[in-house]
Amino acid sequence: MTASQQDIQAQLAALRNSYLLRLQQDWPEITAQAGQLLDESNTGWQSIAKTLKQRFHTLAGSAGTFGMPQLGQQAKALEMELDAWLNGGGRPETELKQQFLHMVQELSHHTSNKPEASAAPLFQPVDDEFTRKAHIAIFSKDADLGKQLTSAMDPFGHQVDSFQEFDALKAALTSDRPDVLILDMSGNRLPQGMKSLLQQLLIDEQSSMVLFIVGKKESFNHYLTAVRLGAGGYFIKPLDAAAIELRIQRLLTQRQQARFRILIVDDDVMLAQHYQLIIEQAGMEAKVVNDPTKMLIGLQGFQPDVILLDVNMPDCTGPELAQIIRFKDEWLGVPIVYLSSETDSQRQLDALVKAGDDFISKPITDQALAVTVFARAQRARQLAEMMTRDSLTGLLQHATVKERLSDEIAKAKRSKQELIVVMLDLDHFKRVNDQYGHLVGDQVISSLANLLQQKLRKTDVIGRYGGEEFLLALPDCSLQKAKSIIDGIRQSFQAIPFSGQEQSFQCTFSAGLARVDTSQSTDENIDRADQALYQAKHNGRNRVELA
Ligand SMILES: Nc1nc2c(ncn2[C@@H]2O[C@H](COP(=O)(O)OP(=O)(O)OP(=O)(O)O)[C@@H](O)[C@H]2O)c(=O)[nH]1
Repeated sequence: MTASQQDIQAQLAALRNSYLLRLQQDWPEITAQAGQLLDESNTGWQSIAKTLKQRFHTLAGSAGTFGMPQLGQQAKALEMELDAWLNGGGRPETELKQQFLHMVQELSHHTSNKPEASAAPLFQPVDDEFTRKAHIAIFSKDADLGKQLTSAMDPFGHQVDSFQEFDALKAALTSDRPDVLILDMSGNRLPQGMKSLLQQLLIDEQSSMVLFIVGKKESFNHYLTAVRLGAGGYFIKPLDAAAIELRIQRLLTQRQQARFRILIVDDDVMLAQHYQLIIEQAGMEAKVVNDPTKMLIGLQGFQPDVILLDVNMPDCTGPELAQIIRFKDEWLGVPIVYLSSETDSQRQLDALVKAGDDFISKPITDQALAVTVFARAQRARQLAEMMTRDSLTGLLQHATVKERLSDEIAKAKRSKQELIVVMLDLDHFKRVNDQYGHLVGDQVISSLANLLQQKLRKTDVIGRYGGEEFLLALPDCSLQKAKSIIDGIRQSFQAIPFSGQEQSFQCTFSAGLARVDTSQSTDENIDRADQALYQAKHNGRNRVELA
């Protein structure tokens, strides 16, 4: 358990203590109200019944979360009984007394504090030092395969260690875990001990190593064998280096993603704090809004991936809040999950029809809460990414990259920092398509996209502007510095070997750079970079020109 995990455990225990304390303080009042309710001479019993029903409702939704599921169930039964009573179904006094006694007994069991079991993080926290360069290990009896992979991955800056002997691989993996292990199973039996080594490596929580299998052919049985070994990718010979690189880039991008952000809207301060701790413990970021009328402010600054909404709150209900959220186009894609002790299925369905995507019934176990929220957030991120990203390269699409450039121009205007816009176009690309086919052409495009992502900063904007044309925005960068960066990428790119039908070939690009003039429009700035690109083509291609 890490220091921060221990800290969360301590906070959870403290919170549970406070909850118990509050319950013990409230207990005499609840008991007194129950006494008044059972007193037949009391004519104002209806309003007391309503108050108590609300109290039991809250207790039903929270006691389970704080480790007292029995108490929660008893409160739920009492809530339902009071509900029936209020709706004219007689006065089951003796039964109520009996149930109340059970509840008191149950509460006295919980005066000692048992720590909750800890949930392992579902999401590895972002490593600030993380780069887009991967460490790859390949195990193959075929030494040439290792060599091919090394030369294909070198331009991307990936380090490849090649192994032909199992013992050497085992020793290396024990001391230094790679990001990706490529296992060549084409025509080879797995060496003795490999299966258990893989199990050990892939189960390790601290390790994020991914296994790729190189198989003989593509078939369901081959895929199944790979999956059962724990593989995250399957390739056949001859290795398509561009496809492997793309897969590695996706993995690295996934790891570099910011943590999922969850907004919790619940008027119960302690319960909301408990959910927050559980979500943070699972490696996500959580923000609590206790006052539903302040939810819009919470949304603006936080940009959540998922909103967890309590259903019953004073001033405004969960479904009403959900409908307000849906007024704004920018929040249309954010999943809304209701969190409520509501067990009336018709009311749950009504809430979903109004707005919202799912219902979680309180009490929910900590692990189920973390996993449900995580799965929702993951899916929402994937969909949001797909909507703005080009499917071949994973880069921003034409309209989005232009929008992002406009944002950067506005930022540069405020900060008075230099901003460079780059237009980049593959040379003689029509010939590549004509000679090697469209699929190979696609591999060239995605390799260039990967290289750009890998060599540029996280703050740089990279988009696929047209078929074989890319638009970049490099903030806080001088024109000369930008020229040397793009020229470095140009040199790396021309060194990448692509496999054509029989021979391998190389490809180049030309680029035009312009320093952004913040008094000009986005289109005018792009035009100047485009004119420089035209100049680069005119001057012989495979070069970088400045506007
Ligand atoms: N494979 C593939 N080809 C594409 C894609 N988008 C555009 N192209 C091709 O890219 C080629 C671009 O050709 P041109 O604009 O004539 O330019 P070029 O041959 O690259 O020559 P220069 O730019 O003058 O160096 C066309 O043949 C398009 O079909 C794509 O997504 N995949």
